[in-house]
Amino acid sequence: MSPRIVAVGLGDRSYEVVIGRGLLDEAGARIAPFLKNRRVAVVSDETVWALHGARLTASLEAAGIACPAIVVPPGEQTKSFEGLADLSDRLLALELDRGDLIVAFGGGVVGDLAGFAAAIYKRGIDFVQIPTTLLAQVDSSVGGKTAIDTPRGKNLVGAFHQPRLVLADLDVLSTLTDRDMRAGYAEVIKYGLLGDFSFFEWLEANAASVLAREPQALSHAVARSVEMKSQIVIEDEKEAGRRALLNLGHTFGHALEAETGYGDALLHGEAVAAGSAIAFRFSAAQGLCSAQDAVRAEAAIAAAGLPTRMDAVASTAFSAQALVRHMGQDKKAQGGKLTFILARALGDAFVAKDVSAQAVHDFLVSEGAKP
Ligand SMILES: NC(=O)c1ccc[n+]([C@@H]2O[C@H](COP(=O)([O-])OP(=O)(O)OC[C@H]3O[C@@H](n4cnc5c(N)ncnc54)[C@H](O)[C@@H]3O)[C@@H](O)[C@H]2O)c1
Ligand SMILES: O=C(O)C(=O)C[C@@H](O)[C@H](O)[C@H](O)COP(=O)(O)O
Ligand SMILES: [Zn+2]
Repeated sequence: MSPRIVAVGLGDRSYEVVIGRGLLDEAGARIAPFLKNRRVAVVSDETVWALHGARLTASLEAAGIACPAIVVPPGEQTKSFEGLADLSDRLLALELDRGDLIVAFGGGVVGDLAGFAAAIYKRGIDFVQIPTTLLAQVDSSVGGKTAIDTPRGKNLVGAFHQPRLVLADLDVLSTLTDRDMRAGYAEVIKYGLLGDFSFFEWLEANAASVLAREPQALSHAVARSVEMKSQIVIEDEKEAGRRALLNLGHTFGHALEAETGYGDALLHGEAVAAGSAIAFRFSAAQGLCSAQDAVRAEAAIAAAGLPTRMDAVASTAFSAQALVRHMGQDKKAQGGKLTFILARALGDAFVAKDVSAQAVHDFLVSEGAKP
């Protein structure tokens, strides 16, 4: 299977997303053209580094590239001010200059954190994404959103900083846990739900093959997701409008993540899964889409073993008031008005501004939250 290449055309910030097998072994040769110095700093997490670090190091060294590694603890808690301070200090200790480049080698946590560090290190140096989770391959490595979480909300401190290259090696997904595969799948199904009904139908029929990492199915799911994201990012890089569609399920999902404390209890993809189902049910409750479409969206998400309701992500009821308060901190909110991504149909989402906080609150109570 030869690699598939998706171009992200953004003028002088354009880059390619290369999707294929065995790409880790080609990383040195593929990254070399982007280097001013023959040196990169690789940022990874302990799990990824133990499993795949040796292969990446061998590939970089074979291309004559020095590659000191900075290995951080795995998990969402690392995407924090503390994690950023620690990483920045370790980058400075390596005395990297603006001719060097950072390689983010891991899932979305490493990509968001290392990407943000690259955006601010000496006011910005280049970085390359080598995403190692399904979620990172289909979503977080593409589009240039980088950030850390704060206790007040998800991704509230960050920057847009596009990578120079993305290398998505499908083979590295063989070591990913089934739970993390499912979490990544939530962002895959999001693309079908937000803008491609035929992709949604394909996923209904092929979810098991994708989750089982069957090469053809996986390759199609990753490539179609990246194509859709790339197209949206090209049209609206800084989320002035249409890019917000990629936030389907996130206004609800991020609030659930904030309330559960960004831990292992609720992964980002799981929150997006529940958030997407809630967004469809809310759309149906508002008379925007049919009840059948909401049921079908929920069934497709549940069929992948993902949560679709709040009571599936925490044993005690969430507070609707606390959730709505988090939504007020969402980056799409302006002038005290909430913005949601709602749906007219499967594959037809839209940006709904000015949604009534009271309507959201009452809907969440109808879904089992405490007032
Ligand atoms: N920037 C964006 O556009 C964007 C998009 C979507 C999500 N995100 C962010 O991404 C983060 C979630 O990313 P994630 O789901 O990749 O989580 P993650 O980075 O925490 O990775 C999940 C787990 O898988 C492990 N892992 C990674 N690759 C592995 C491999 N090949 N084999 C075995 N284990 C492996 C990690 O060590 C970790 O324990 C969230 O912080 C979310 O906000 C950002
Ligand atoms: O790239 C985007 O744009 C997205 O919204 C992708 C999301 O999957 C991702 O989780 C993103 O980080 C959420 O954006 P945020 O601006 O709400 O933090
Ligand atoms: Zn997301």
